[in-house]
Amino acid sequence: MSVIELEDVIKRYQSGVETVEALKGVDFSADRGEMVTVIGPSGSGKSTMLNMIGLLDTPTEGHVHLDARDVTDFSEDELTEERRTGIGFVFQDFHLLPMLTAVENVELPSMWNTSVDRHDRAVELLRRVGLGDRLDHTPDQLSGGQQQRVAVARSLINEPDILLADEPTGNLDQDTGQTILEELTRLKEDENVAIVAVTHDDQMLDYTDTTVRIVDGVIQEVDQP
Ligand SMILES: Nc1ncnc2c1ncn2[C@@H]1O[C@H](COP(=O)(O)OP(=O)(O)OP(=O)(O)O)[C@@H](O)[C@H]1O
Repeated sequence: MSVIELEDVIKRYQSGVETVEALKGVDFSADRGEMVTVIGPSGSGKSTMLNMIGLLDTPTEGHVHLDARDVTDFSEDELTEERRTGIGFVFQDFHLLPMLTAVENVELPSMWNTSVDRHDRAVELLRRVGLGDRLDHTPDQLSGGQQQRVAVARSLINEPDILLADEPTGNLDQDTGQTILEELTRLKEDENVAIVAVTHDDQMLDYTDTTVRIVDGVIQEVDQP
């Protein structure tokens, strides 16, 4: 069953007197254990789509379903709660806090959650991405690839249903990017999480289960090799 679903989503932005229709009736879904990669030219609506899936913005028309619940009309507080518990984020430029160690960065999104033993899980996640010997390093003591692995571990600390990755290999060389993609592929199965990624990196398509091509706000092709 799909963990996230966009149903006929239209998104319009008003900029001055002009209206931009960034999404023109998009249907999309992703399952647990599936990696879906969204590709398309600049300005085609990829970020807008990712914002809908990440509950960071709401559609002008259409519906968003999370775990079979229609969350379209949720309040801002309810959406924040869904984001915190259900969605992990990985960004191109890592977004780690420079004064915190690797393990503290991973623990950070779970500070509010008293039901998990967050320190143990943070250590375990860092071990699983190969950083068991870098727990107390700060970001400036880590390579770019290691920092992205910390960010991947952090995205999984709250056991999300969905991991959203915005250009996760964008700031990494090809070999390091490949290592990150291998980690994501492994974790997607171990954690039974849906990964939705936006990328310009063709290498990513070798790891993806489903490729969605969007052009001018319309999904043109869904490829499931
Ligand atoms: N806040 C906004 N206000 C007005 N127009 C916007 C806004 N955000 C995006 N747009 C417009 O919506 C369209 C889709 O933008 P979006 O950022 O989703 O594209 P993208 O595919 O992610 O592009 P890129 O690959 O360059 O990041 C573009 O025409 C963009 O100019």
